[in-house]
Amino acid sequence: MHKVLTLNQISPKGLSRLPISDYELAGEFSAPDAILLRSHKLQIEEIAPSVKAIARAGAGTNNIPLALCTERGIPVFNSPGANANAVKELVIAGLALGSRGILEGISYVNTLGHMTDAAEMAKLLEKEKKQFKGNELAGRTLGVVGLGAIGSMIANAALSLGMEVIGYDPALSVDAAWRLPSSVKKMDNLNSLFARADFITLHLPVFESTRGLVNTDLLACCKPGCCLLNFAREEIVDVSAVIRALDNGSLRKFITDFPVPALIGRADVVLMPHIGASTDEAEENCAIMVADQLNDFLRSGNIKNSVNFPNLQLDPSGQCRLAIANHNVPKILGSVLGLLADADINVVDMLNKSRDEIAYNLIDLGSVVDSDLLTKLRALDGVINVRLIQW
Ligand SMILES: NC(=O)c1ccc[n+]([C@@H]2O[C@H](COP(=O)([O-])OP(=O)(O)OC[C@H]3O[C@@H](n4cnc5c(N)ncnc54)[C@H](O)[C@@H]3O)[C@@H](O)[C@H]2O)c1
Ligand SMILES: O=C(O)[C@H](O)COP(=O)(O)O
Repeated sequence: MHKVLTLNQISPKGLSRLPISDYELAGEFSAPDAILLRSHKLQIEEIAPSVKAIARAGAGTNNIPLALCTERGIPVFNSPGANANAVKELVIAGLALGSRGILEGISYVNTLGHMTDAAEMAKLLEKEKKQFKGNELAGRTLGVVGLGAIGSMIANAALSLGMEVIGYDPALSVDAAWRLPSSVKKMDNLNSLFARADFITLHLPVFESTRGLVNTDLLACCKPGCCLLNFAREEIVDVSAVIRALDNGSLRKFITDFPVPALIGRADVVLMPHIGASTDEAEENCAIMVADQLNDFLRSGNIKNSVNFPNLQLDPSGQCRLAIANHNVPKILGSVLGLLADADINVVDMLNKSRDEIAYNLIDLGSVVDSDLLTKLRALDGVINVRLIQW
C-alpha cells in the first residue's frame, strides 16, 4: 500500500487513477511514500525521509525545494502542457481587458443601481459610452516571452485574432519550435521585443536567472502605451519598476495573475487571484497526468516528465527490479553490478540514464534480492537510494 500525502485540492478524476486497492490518500501522514500537490509552498521539513517522489499537478515547480530533492534522490514530476489551454484562454481575456474599456464600463453600469427607468438608462449609457472606447487587437503586435506550451498556444491564438506576433525564448526546445507557426518573428533579445510590442505576455519559468527579469532597464525599452501581462510568476517582474513605469507612462496597463498589496486599487492594473489554471478541465488534465506518472514510478520505477531526473521507461521482466539513484560519477554502476554478480544474481534487463548530477538505473533481475544485499547496495559510495520493486 502506497501512502500519498495530498497538500492541495486535487481533482478527484486524477486521484481516482490511484486505486484504493493500492493507495491511501490523506492530507496528513507521518511517513508518506509520495507527495501530491499544486501551489503549496513545500517546506524542507515537510519532506519526510520516507518520501520517494513528489508530483506537482501543474507546470511551475518553484514551490518545491528542487535542489534538496535531487540531493536526496527524489524525482519531482510535473504535468507539462496540461493546463496550457486554460492559461491561453485567460490571457486572451487579459488582452481584451487591456485593449477595451470592459472593466471600466462594467463598473460604471454597476453605479446606476438607483435608476428605475430603462429608457432613461439606455439614453444615459449611449451618451456616456464614449468614455469606454478602446482599440482592436487586430493589427497590434504581441510580444511573447517564453514560447513553450503556453506561449506557443497564445502565439497561435493571437495570430488568428489578426495580431502580429514576435517572440523571445533563448532555450526553445525542438518540439516547441515545431509547434510555432513560421509567422512568429523570433527576437534576438528582450530589449528589442519590449521596444516593438504593444502587448507583452510572459510565459517563462522562474529560475534564479529569470527572477526580476522585467526590471527598470527593460521597462525603459517599452513602446509608450504598452500593456504588460504576467501570467507566469510574481518573481519574474520587479513590481516597483512596474509601478514607476505605469506612473511615468511607459506602461499603460499591467495585467497579472499575481497580485501584491502595492498594486491594489490602481485603475491601470488588473489583478486576478492566480486563476490561470483554475478550470475543471485543466485541473483534471494536470491531476490525471501526474497521478499516472506517480503510479508508474511507484509501481515500476519508470520516470516520465520529471524536472530533475532523467526520463526512462523499461518494460518489466525477471523476478524483481532495482531502482537506483546515484551520483552521476564513474564506477558506481560497476560496483552495483559487481555486488549482484558476487551474489550470483543474473541481470535480465537494465537501463541507465543521467541528468546533470543524477544518474538513475532500472535493473531487472532473474532472482530475488535479500535484505543483506540491499543493505550492501545502499552502502555503496555514491549510491543515493535503492528501491526493490517486486513483481
Ligand atoms: N498563472 C497560472 O496559473 C499558470 C499556469 C501554468 C503555468 N504558469 C507558469 O507559466 C510558466 C510557463 O508554463 P509552460 O507550461 O508554458 O512551460 P514550458 O516549460 O512549456 O515553457 C516555458 C518556456 O520558457 C522558456 N524560457 C526559459 N527561460 C527563458 C528566458 N529567460 N526567457 C524567455 N523564455 C525562457 C523555455 O525555453 C520554455 O520554452 C510555468 O513555469 C509557470 O510558472 C502559470
Ligand atoms: O504552474 C502552474 O501550473 C500554475 O501556476 C497553476 O497553479 P495551481 O495548480 O495552483 O492553480
